[in-house]
Amino acid sequence: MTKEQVIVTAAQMRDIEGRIFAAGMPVAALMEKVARLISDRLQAIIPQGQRVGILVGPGHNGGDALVVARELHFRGYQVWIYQPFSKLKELTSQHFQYAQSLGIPVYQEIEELPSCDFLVDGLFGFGLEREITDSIALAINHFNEWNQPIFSIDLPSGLHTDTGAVLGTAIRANHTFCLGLWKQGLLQEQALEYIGKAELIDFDIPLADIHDVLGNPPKINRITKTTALATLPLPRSPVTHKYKSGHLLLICGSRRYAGGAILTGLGARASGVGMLSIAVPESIKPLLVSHLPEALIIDCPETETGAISHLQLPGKTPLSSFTVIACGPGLTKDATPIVEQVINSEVPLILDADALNILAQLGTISTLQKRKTTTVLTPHTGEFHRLFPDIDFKDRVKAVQTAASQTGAVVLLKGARTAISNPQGVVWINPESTPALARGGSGDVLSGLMGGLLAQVANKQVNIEDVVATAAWWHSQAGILAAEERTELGVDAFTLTQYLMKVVIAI
Ligand SMILES: NC(=O)C1=CN([C@@H]2O[C@H](COP(=O)(O)OP(=O)(O)OC[C@H]3O[C@@H](n4cnc5c(N)ncnc54)[C@H](OP(=O)(O)O)[C@@H]3O)[C@@H](O)[C@H]2O)[C@@H](O)CC1
Ligand SMILES: Nc1ncnc2c1ncn2[C@@H]1O[C@H](COP(=O)(O)OP(=O)(O)O)[C@@H](O)[C@H]1O
Ligand SMILES: [K+]
Repeated sequence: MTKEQVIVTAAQMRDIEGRIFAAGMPVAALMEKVARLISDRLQAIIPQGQRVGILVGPGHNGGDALVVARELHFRGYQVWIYQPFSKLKELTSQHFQYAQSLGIPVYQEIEELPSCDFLVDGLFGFGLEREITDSIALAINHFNEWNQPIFSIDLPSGLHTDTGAVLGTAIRANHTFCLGLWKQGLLQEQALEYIGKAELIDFDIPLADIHDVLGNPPKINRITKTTALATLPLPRSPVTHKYKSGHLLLICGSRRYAGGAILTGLGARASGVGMLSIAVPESIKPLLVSHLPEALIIDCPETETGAISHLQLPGKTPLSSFTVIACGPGLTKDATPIVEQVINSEVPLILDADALNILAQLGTISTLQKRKTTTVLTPHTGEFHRLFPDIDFKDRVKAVQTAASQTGAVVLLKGARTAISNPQGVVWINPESTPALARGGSGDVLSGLMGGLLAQVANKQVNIEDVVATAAWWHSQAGILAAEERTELGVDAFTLTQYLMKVVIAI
């Protein structure tokens, strides 16, 4: 486990810090250490001699900011302090007194503030629990309108540390220096527009304290490159053969949505899966063959509307000959019988898109309770609401944990910060992605990729949710790489499939 992987709530962070202080580390020494690390980062980013405004709050977030003010003052920046509070915590008050004694200008009214090139936000950190109101709220709105780059210490002031909700109002930072361990709120979608670029400032929290508070391994985790690569099926065994490298069955597409089947197939192709079979309505078989010559295309009888009516496997092939089935993209709701058929099988199963809508109609929880083997559900927000209308969605992490626990499935909730939970509540959150992926068809690519990965590792000792997390990471890294080369407008779902392999080559 690395610290990059760890996610904490405010209560857990306070508990971890409490252990460090109880073991003898002086609070003032820790503040000094943290704030110097922040100052070093600021010095590396902000050109020497520039004007920096430091926003100081009443607690230790403000204390950090005051140490930064002092450091930047001595390092040759033109610093001023905005500190509008009448009462400060003891340590913060001492730093404030010393900063004043150094002649650093201090202001209490926003009307009096001189201009500056950068702002450092040390108003509130993980101690903020209630709404910001009155003059402080007005000041925050005022600073947001300045259009100067803002660097937030720990988290943008005004965000709830756990849920990322805006408590009244919040600083819109360009850059956030998260202190020690990633706060859960920084991985919640509602916080994203406030955080800017986020980085972790590691101040040497002992792993033993993290384990004592969070457990080992912890329940809620950030996907990192290291964790993702740990389940990638590389290197391949030199003596593997195509069936040993997994046999994936995709069930997808309809006359109306033929493209969804192609995109799912191309996602699966990039996974390196040994054998790929794709069941589609018979009328679109020639199209699939032309795009995926290596795949075995299974033509199925179709309904009048062009959906698969039932699965017709060649010869007497049983469903159990497949390692994994991924079912859903482009099926339409007319494919209900085939979704029921695969749910009743004992093959590990990924359900996506229309298969999820059909599952919701069948009754999510009662239907899945019958399954004896792995199921993965990959809803976006709309599909999640249809599947789980009774689950409170305010906290996406809790929502996905509840969904997984109620169904016994691994649930991946798609979005800007995709969250994955297993039935025991072990969560992975994908911390890096790109809005370039917000395009029709990019989810189909994920289904195929995930199916191919699961098929390759199905017989190994791996946790399903770890593989699902690797698929989410790989998919979004391909989006990031494609957006870097082609802009955020240039990442259509087909193009995305072409970048999947580039992610692995770049490792
Ligand atoms: N311990 C350490 O040495 C280390 C600490 N670190 C740093 O400490 C930060 C946490 O410090 P913290 O616990 O002092 O809380 P913080 O976020 O500064 O704010 C709480 C203050 O705000 C006040 N307040 C709250 N809501 C308010 C409102 N709506 N409107 C107005 N006031 C309001 C509240 O007052 P009260 O509720 O008592 O009235 C209290 O005084 C953390 O994020 C990190 O930066 C790290 O560097 C690691 C080392
Ligand atoms: N704003 C965003 N930032 C990052 N990733 C996103 C964003 N919006 C969507 N995505 C990702 O794009 C994919 C969209 O999937 P989905 O909604 O199922 O699309 P479709 O069904 O059209 O294929 C998901 O993997 C999701 O996490
Ligand atoms: K802050």
